[in-house]
Amino acid sequence: MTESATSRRIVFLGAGNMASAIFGGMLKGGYPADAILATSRTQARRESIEAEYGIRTTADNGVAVAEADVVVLAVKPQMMRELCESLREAFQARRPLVVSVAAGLDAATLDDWLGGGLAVIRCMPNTPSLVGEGVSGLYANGKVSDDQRRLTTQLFEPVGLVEWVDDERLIDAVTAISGSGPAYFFLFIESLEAAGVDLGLPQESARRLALQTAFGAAKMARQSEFDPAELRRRVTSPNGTTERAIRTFEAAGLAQIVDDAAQACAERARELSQELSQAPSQN
Ligand SMILES: NC(=O)C1=CN([C@@H]2O[C@H](COP(=O)(O)OP(=O)(O)OC[C@H]3O[C@@H](n4cnc5c(N)ncnc54)[C@H](OP(=O)(O)O)[C@@H]3O)[C@@H](O)[C@H]2O)C=CC1
Ligand SMILES: O=C(O)[C@@H]1CCC=N1
Repeated sequence: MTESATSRRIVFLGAGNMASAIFGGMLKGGYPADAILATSRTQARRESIEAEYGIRTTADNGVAVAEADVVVLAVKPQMMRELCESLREAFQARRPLVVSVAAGLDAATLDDWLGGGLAVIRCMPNTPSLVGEGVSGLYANGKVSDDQRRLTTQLFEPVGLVEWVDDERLIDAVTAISGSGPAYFFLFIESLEAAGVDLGLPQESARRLALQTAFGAAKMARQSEFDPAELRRRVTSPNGTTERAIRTFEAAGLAQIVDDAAQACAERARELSQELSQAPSQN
């Protein structure tokens, strides 16, 4: 990371699963702990964050915004309106770069809740950011400068792949593939482990086999000059064992199931956007 990126003070409003995966990954990538501040309403959570990550924490969102160059909005989408509207003055006084990781909340709605006229980036990250293997899909509104885009790329690159989209609607597609995607792969690993147990393997052994196979296949697919379909064919001997398994997946309509799941996920993101932008203000 360049010196200009590491000198920026970055504040996370909300320090839950996603925020801690991002700042945990940033710290592993060399971002200085004293330049990161995270907020949480719960004292026990603040203490555990400080102990585990060595960053500063506070319960006071307004004080946090007042020192921020970049504010990452990382509370649940349903809590975002109340949070943003309560911090309008602080945002308008400081005018930091806003990066929202909330699913389904569009940049214009967030900007409106924050008082308007702000540089807002929507980011759809995923939790493997914690181990530096995340994906962050990013969209910038018209107020974001080229420098702010570069800075955001520099902030998120240490936690994984950074992919900018020019059409904000594509953030819902990013959500369906990589934002929620880790859960799909965890589900597959869980199912493979259970199948191993059914076939007589001890549970711990079945888990090790399933995990290492998922990791090995992903690593190989990423490094290989061949596409995943070719790598699959190279495992699948004619009239061999894999062919029977693949036929079973195909007969059950796996590709259609995956497509249906991704469509349902994107649809839920669009629904959230409608629900949350039309809900009456609580202030
Ligand atoms: N989990 C994931 O894989 C992904 C999540 N996201 C997005 O990330 C966002 C956060 O999700 P996730 O991390 O899973 O949720 P969590 O519930 O784990 O984290 C949200 C945190 O926000 C804190 N919080 C709530 N209200 C406030 C407040 N007023 N001030 C300060 N902190 C507050 C809560 O802590 P406390 O109660 O202590 O204040 C809580 O720990 C969501 O918008 C989600 O759409 C995006 C991509 C992937
Ligand atoms: O399930 C959710 O709503 C969040 C957004 C993407 C991943 N987790």
